[in-house]
Amino acid sequence: MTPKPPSKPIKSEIGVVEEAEEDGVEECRELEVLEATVEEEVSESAGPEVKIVKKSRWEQSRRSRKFCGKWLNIPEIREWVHPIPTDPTYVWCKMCKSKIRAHLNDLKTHKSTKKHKRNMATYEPELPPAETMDCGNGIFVSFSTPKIRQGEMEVMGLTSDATEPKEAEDPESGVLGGPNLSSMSTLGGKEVVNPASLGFIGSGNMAQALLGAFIKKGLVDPPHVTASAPSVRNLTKLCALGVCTTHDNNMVVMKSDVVFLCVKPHLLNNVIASLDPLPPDHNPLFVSIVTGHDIDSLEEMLSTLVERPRVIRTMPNTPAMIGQGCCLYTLGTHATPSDGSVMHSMLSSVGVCAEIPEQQMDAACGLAGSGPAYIYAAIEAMADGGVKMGLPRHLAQSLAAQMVKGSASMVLESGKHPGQLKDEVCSPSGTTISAMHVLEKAGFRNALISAVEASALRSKELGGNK
Ligand SMILES: NC(=O)C1=CN([C@@H]2O[C@H](COP(=O)(O)OP(=O)(O)OC[C@H]3O[C@@H](n4cnc5c(N)ncnc54)[C@H](O)[C@@H]3O)[C@@H](O)[C@H]2O)C=CC1
Ligand SMILES: O=C(O)[C@@H]1CCC=N1
Repeated sequence: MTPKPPSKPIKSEIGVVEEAEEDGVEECRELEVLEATVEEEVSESAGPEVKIVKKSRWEQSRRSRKFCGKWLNIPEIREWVHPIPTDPTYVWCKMCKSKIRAHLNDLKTHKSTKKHKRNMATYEPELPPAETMDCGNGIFVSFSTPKIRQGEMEVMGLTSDATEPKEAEDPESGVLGGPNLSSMSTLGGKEVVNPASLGFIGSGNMAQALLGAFIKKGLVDPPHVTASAPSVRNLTKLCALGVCTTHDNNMVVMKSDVVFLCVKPHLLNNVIASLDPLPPDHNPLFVSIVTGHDIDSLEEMLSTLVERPRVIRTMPNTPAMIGQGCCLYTLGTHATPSDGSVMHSMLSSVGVCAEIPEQQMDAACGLAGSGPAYIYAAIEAMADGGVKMGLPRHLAQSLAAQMVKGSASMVLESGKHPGQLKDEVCSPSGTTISAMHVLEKAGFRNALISAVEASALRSKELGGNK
């Protein structure tokens, strides 16, 4: 149905519906369709009674609105909005430290308030002070000195979203004030509100990549994250980000609304078996990044802790750390649609993400999960080729990496088939076709197909689903 601008008296009751200027923003389209429907029905009916019915339908619809992950694709919104995993009917404004109803119109109204504009203009990420403190019970709360922390964060490519004290309610924007969103904590000597608490069991490469990206994107404040590992090797890196670290996996589960399982596949059974059953009022969402283990086995293992465990199985990759990841996920039997939308918005904040059927998870591992390693090896080898033919090492490596990045962008942005793009590089009797012949003779394409296949088969094997 073609959207129409509101023109009847009902307009003032339902507010202004904005154009669907951003592609793929379902919320906008839903608003427009609903708007058009309301208008049509009102024009067919005359009396005030009908109007009240329409208004009540509208109100119901408004009440049922939830945060939509696609909003994070809207440049003017994603800079300051982050989702509240525990309550998708609201979002959090990082700039104003305020909770806002998860309605696209409210977000747009909020964005144009003076207060928000002022906060946007003056917003500066800030680092927490102090030093690492052993709190006993195996818990370390990390407050590195700003200097060390800054250095560590640069190494990890991160910045902090540490925040200022909350301001009072903003009457202009319909923003709800008050610290009742979730929990309060102190960061840099100031009170901050966090929307959710995250836990990581296992603190290695992939946990650091995901957590680093979540912090960088402002999806979570470091003091509301608890991460565990048996040794301090990785924990010290997370400590430097302001995350609480511990050797006690039960502590992670008890402190978190969302628990990421990030251990190697062969350790998962024992790790879950050693967790304590949860109290009746605690039912966190478990997100497994562990290769191979399927939803059935995850649910079976976790049902020793909680009845009907809420589980999501994911396959991320390490470029997530710089917001360039590919993350696939599949929902477990007891995961709710709201768990799915929270997961989608979290993962889409670290790159592209998609929900896939579970049967495709091993293939996703073979291609997207393991794939970065194939490409790093290719970059290294091509740089070696450049060095062999006379280029300095640093230049050869930069050229190889940029060439891969540029070629990938051509595939994604030109809409052309990669075979056509390849043909456009190969001049008759030229240099490239000579090189392509060498690659064909060496079985280049066959090797890549077999690599994806081998990884996918190994993923099946690791999960015991031969
Ligand atoms: N590295 C990658 O690119 C990807 C990894 N994955 C999966 O993510 C999981 C983790 O992989 P990585 O981070 O690469 O491994 P990693 O070896 O870097 O990290 C594993 C972490 O688990 C910790 N750990 C070991 N035993 C533990 C225990 N009993 N309790 C708590 N923590 C324990 C280790 O100390 C370490 O911090 C694996 O299942 C892997 O298959 C999935 C996609 C991509
Ligand atoms: O090598 C592995 O087992 C993991 C899974 C995907 C990437 N790394």
